Amino acid sequence: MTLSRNDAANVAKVLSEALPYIRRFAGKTLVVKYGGNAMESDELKTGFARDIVLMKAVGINPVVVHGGGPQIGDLLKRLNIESHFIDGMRVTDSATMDVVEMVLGGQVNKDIVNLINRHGGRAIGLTGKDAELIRARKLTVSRQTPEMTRPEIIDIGHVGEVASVNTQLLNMLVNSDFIPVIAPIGVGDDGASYNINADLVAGKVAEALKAEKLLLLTNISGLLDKQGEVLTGLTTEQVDRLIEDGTIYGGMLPKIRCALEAVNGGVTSAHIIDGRVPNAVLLEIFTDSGVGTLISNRRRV
Ligand SMILES: Nc1ncnc2c1ncn2[C@@H]1O[C@H](COP(=O)(O)OP(=O)(O)O)[C@@H](O)[C@H]1O
Ligand SMILES: CC(=O)N[C@@H](CCC(=O)OP(=O)(O)O)C(=O)O
Repeated sequence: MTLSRNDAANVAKVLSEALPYIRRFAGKTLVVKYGGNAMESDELKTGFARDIVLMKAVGINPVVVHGGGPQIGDLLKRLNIESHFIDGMRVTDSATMDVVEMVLGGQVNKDIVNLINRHGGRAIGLTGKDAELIRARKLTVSRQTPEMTRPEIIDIGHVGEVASVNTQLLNMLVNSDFIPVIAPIGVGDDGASYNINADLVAGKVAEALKAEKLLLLTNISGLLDKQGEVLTGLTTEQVDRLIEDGTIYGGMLPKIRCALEAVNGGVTSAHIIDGRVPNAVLLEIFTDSGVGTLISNRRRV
């Protein structure tokens, strides 16, 4: 690389402005959830990979958890398998589970690992089955309408929730300068595979590692109110009200729930940010205001 005097001056300026943030986060763990909707273009994926590599290079420890909902949807469509969602969770029968495992553990995981490595990082791809990284149990979903005397239990198939996270493995990798890239597949006591919403995995991994930040990259500018304005700094009670009145629905439900749980479980802050913005991760870390919706355990939540 040849650097002109101008380039060198710009690099020096940017680095000196970034220094206070680098010092603040050096040695800390940041869990970044990369949603399938934020992987739309090669440009976005490349920007993401560069951000992750840069973070590691300046001494911050990223742990990536990825989704891949749209990519699973594409293959299911090609195979003529229908799928639908309840409260943001894909109803997962055995055939769907096979596809989920192939797409997340194969295609999407290796794509991200490869990109990070091509940009100079040392990424290692894992599913929850590797060294039993994510132990899972079946997720039960219940629903109650005012007419019902008791809640009805809905069976959504091979969908799991996180029972435990193997932090020993993650700490070993992080301390050896690897960047773990985790596909949200869990393993049950009997060795069965579970499809887990990637937001839930990211939240639990962040909690287990006592991460400084949980960044949830999605395809929207943050949590929006009914008028489309970005909401930030919400209390648990305010979030409950927004769920009740239907402002928060679908894929935003697991996202906001896991963000709240993570901060209540010891993560300093969780951020729902727009993964369609190039270099969203660096923008979030290296600015005071940040981008998107902030949920913090300081005072309000
Ligand atoms: N109040 C809300 N604010 C913003 N997005 C919301 C809200 N309620 C529901 N959503 C939906 O949640 C989606 C984000 O969830 P999801 O599609 O699962 O993202 P990802 O694939 O990144 O996890 C948004 O694109 C939007 O359609
Ligand atoms: C149970 C459940 O819904 N699992 C998700 C796992 C992938 C995911 O969460 O991907 P995104 O983050 O891109 O939405 C699914 O099958 O789509």
